[in-house]
Amino acid sequence: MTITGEMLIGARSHRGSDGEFRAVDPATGAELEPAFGGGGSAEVERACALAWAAFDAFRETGLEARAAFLETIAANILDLGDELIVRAMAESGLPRPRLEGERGRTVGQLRLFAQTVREGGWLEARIDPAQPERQPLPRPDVRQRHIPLGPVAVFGASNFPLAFSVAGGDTASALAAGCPVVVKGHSAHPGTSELVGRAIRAAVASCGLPEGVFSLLFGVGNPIGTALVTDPRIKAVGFTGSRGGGLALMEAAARRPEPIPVYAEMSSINPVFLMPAALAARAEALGKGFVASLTMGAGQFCTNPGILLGIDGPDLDRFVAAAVDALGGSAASTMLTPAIQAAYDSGVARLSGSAAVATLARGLACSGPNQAQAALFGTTADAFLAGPALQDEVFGAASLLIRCPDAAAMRTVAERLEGQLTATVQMEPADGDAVAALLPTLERKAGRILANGWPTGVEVCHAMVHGGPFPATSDSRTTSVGTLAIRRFLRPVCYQDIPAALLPEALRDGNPLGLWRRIDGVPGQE
Ligand SMILES: NC(=O)C1=CN([C@@H]2O[C@H](COP(=O)(O)OP(=O)(O)OC[C@H]3O[C@@H](n4cnc5c(N)ncnc54)[C@H](O)[C@@H]3O)[C@@H](O)[C@H]2O)C=CC1
Ligand SMILES: O=C(O)CCC(=O)C(=O)O
Repeated sequence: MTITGEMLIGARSHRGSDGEFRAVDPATGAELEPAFGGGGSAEVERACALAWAAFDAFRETGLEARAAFLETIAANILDLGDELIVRAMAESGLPRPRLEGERGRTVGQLRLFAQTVREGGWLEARIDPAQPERQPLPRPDVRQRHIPLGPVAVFGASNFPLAFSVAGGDTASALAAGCPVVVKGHSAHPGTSELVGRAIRAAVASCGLPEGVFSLLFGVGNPIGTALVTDPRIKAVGFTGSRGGGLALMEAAARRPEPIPVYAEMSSINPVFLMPAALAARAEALGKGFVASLTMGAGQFCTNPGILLGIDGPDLDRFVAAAVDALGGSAASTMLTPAIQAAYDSGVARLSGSAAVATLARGLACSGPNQAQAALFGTTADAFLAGPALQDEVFGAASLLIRCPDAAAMRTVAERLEGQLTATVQMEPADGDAVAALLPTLERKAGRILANGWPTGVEVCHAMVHGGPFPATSDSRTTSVGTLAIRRFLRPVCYQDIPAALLPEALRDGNPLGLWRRIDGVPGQE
């Protein structure tokens, strides 16, 4: 398929005229063809008008039709074949196996949402039948289902050109909910975005859906994103990126005459607690495992283990020796964009320039453009508690080890941490009591708590939470990965004494959709 550099606005391909940009191959620094035309307010206006026009029809598509639409997108993405992988490699510097895995995750995610849509539990149908004889007052007939919020603006993430981008989790969950989607593609991978956008657009057409169900916009700079978030027809936002970007979009959304929810996944340093018995039993293996997780994908994961906590002593020294050894031999790797590489270097310089921080190890030297050397730093619990800036995210393969004098200090540091996507404990059975004492803090701080694993690599499933308190996300009540993500784009509507013929199918007597529903609070398939 030819990459044209055009935006996809409903069924039309359109070349933007608000500036021009090209993708850059970070591995060589070379610009890639073709040039992309940036859009502006006229394109936002057109995409949002189409999305709004599509909304009422799309939100009432049958469950089977909507599920088939998601499955068609998945099939169309696979049909793009190797061209998609080759372009994504060139635009991101990420290796083939990683991108092939990411494509599998993207397609699997769409199929999982298709199953979820078919099953219909997300409608959360409830019926409290009328009780005309009730004393002292009769009870009306009260029924509830969930409906989609409206068109959703999705910002593609730079670090997952497939799974968190044009057809990623935000798009899949919004479409599953019945929301048209307008994507603002990330300018780091516009060709990948266009290919995937065309796969979605073809699915819209072949499934007979209104053209406004999907549009893809590009832009130079921030104005297009702000215009999208402030368009009155957009009713929610999905975002993965920087803390500054997420905060700016939250502010823009809150300033609207009608404020809307922004689901932003922003910044997390994912603490790992090295418990004493675990260190005693397997310090060397933990050191190696940690470095593998830290350096995967040049550390460009929001789940990257950016902070380690351990109790000072010889077992922690063994861990450090193994980690220093593994990290010292790790090759420098290409980062996604020159700007992300520069941000990493300045984060590393900030830590290495801090009097309270020691540089424990650096990876092998860089040998090409936009590469980064992994880094491990060390500090003490007291210094960490005294310097709040030490917990600012350094996006990339850098981590800070905090030496704590005892378990109480470890808990104090944990209490001081900001909100996180994940918290990991490395433990043996003998650490049980200490971990039990830590758990209430971890539950308050993080969206996902893991034992004896590493936080990178999120499972896409029903029970997953990829979320957490601020600044990990802007709304800790939900998740951006897994089927619960659909809830972000739904709201309940109650139908009181509405005539049977006017009720939505989900709430009709006889349960024509065969849903699990709560009748008078009791779940069943009546
Ligand atoms: N925690 C995480 O998951 C991630 C964090 N990052 C962080 O973000 C930094 C920059 O990377 P990017 O991926 O480019 O993220 P970014 O936040 O700069 O950009 C993401 C998207 O939001 C838009 N955007 C950003 N600020 C905006 C504003 N003020 N108004 C309107 N639109 C805005 C951009 O145009 C882009 O489409 C990285 O160095 C890293 O620190 C990046 C990717 C993932
Ligand atoms: O670790 C993962 O699989 C997901 C990471 C993620 O959500 C991100 O880096 O934005």
